[in-house]
Amino acid sequence: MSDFHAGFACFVGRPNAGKSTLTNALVGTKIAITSSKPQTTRHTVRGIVHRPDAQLVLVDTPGLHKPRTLLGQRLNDLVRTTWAEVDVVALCVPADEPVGRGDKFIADEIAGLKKKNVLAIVTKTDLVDKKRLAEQLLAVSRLGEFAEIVPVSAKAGDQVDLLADLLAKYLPESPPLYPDGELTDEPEMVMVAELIREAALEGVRDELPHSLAVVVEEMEPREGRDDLLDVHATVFVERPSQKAIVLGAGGERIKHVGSTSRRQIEALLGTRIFLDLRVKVAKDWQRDPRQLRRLGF
Ligand SMILES: Nc1nc2c(ncn2[C@@H]2O[C@H](COP(=O)(O)OP(=O)(O)OP(=O)(O)O)[C@@H](O)[C@H]2O)c(=O)[nH]1
Repeated sequence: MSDFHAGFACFVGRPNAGKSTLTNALVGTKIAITSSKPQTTRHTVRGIVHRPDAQLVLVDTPGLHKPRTLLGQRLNDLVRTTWAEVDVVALCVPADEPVGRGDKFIADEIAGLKKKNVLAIVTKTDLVDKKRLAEQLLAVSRLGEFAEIVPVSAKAGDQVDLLADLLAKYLPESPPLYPDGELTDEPEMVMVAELIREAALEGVRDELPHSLAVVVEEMEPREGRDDLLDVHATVFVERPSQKAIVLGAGGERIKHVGSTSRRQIEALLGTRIFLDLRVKVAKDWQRDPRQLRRLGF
């Protein structure tokens, strides 16, 4: 696995730059989590590109706006934090519209983060001729320092594979971050598991660094009700001492994890859910291939 790369990338750019279309083109139809989903996690996963050599997790942020309120300021901070944390930021600029102040504003914000892995993507290349594209590439190159500038057309499928190669190149060496295989056909189960894992790690991250995995065993509408979904999930830890941490005194922590993640899952799925959460010790699951497979790794 040592040559495997995995990490997060974020497409940024003014509205209509073609970010969603590009995300879908990269991900394929397999696991595109649609844009109608609300912002539920700190990093809203929009899609995951699974390749033999890499796993690229595309995350989403709201746009940056001139902050008029404290909340607006906080939101902007959150956006910047996400940009700072992801492995690659890619600024998208459409080929068919002049580079403008909106692009410059975002480019300057990114420059302020002093990141190495910043790419520029000129989107919608099918809409312009070669000469116009060349001019646009030049104009974009003047927006800032970019590791690569890539022209693509998500509609025509032009250079999308090349872009995937380049993005993968800028990810750190790492095992896959999300389960591959059948589970990718059920993005919602993966996301639900991720929300629970996030909630379970809240406040105890240092005590349970990598020892926590969450598996959603079942997600089914309650019989006779179309407004309620039963979700059965298990939090796996490696040792009984960790189980005690996750449960908390008198089960207080796990109750809190349940209610926090339930709210987020309901926002994600747009339906009420009943969350049945169990904690199990799967001894040394990280070193046991059978357990790993069961846990989706
Ligand atoms: N011709 C052409 N049109 C494209 C291409 N990519 C996106 N579009 C169109 O451009 C418009 C905006 O695309 P989106 O992918 O929604 O853009 P976005 O950046 O996600 O927009 P926001 O969600 O508003 O930030 C849509 O009408 C797309 O169909 C492309 O490669 N070629």
